[in-house]
Amino acid sequence: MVTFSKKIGIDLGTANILVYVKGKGMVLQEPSVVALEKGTNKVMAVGEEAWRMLGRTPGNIVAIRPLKDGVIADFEVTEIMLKHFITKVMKRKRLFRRPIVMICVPAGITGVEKRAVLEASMQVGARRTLLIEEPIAAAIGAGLPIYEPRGSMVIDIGGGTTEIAVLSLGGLVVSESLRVGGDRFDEALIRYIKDKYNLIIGEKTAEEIKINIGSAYVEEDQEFEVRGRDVMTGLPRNITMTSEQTVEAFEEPLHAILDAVRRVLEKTPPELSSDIMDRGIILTGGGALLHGFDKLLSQKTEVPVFLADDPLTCVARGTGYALEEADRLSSSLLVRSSDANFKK
Ligand SMILES: Nc1ncnc2c1ncn2[C@@H]1O[C@H](COP(=O)(O)OP(=O)(O)OP(=O)(O)O)[C@@H](O)[C@H]1O
Repeated sequence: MVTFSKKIGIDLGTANILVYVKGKGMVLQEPSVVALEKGTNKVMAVGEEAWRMLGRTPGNIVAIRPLKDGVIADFEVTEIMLKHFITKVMKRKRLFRRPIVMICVPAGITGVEKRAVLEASMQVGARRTLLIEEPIAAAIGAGLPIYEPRGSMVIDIGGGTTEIAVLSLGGLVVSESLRVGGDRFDEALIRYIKDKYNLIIGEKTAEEIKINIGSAYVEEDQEFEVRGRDVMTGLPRNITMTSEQTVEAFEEPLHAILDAVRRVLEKTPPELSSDIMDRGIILTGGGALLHGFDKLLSQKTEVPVFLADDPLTCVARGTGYALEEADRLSSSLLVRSSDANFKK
């Protein structure tokens, strides 16, 4: 059936890109990676296929993650990636008109960074582009009643950023956006293993360790076999890592997040604090899946903490919902757009 639906919501993440089409739901979820041929910049692969090449490319191919710390680090490659995915979705869903696009961005991004996102979207053919702040999308996606006169608190831990926010009456009351996310945890593991074992591992191995045994708080110590390259001999070597060791390795990024959560709680008006004490803090984003993070946070803040359903898709689902409801949403929710009128 041919359809003319033309509103697309994008969670343009450091680690993953998720696309939502109005009326159809989530239609795409792929890693934010592009593989290019060196010299010619010919696109060899995008998304899942390019991700498989990370750290394994021959000399003539380079696999790039164009977003860093939640924002566009390589404008041209981001444009290539957006164009690839938007075209794929439009073709697959048989959408023929230039889409209206809503993109989710970190709450703390600068005007220059916002313009880069808006420009990339317009360059790839969007008719209009709207931006929504990540913690708002995360809270909507997690089903929090953000329009009510009650405090809701959400922490979204992505690949590049952590967004911490208290919302009430449809707006952000207090928020902090940290350039610390899952990538920092991977880097911390790489450093730890190099310092402790003289062993070099790649970012994919680090992520594998993190997902398997990485912990913020250990209830049951687990082991994981890690293969890397010996710094001295240059030869492959295996070591066994434990969950306890990952807690040690993660000390710095964990502290950065906990300190920011404390700052947000300290700045929260007392009425809203008491709502948060009653209803708890909701965790979203892939980084929130780190074993024991909810326990550690609850222990350190003395506030109940809950993991949202399907935390990896919360922001995209929230963006999708905001897209469906954009005509009715208060303009305060939508940061800035390339065109003030969001009409059909
Ligand atoms: N089970 C898991 N345990 C720990 N971390 C995980 C797990 N699964 C995914 N992650 C991490 O979650 C991060 C990706 O999360 P998500 O897709 O929410 O981020 P993003 O939207 O791409 O990033 P950002 O919002 O910062 O731009 C990656 O760092 C990934 O390693």
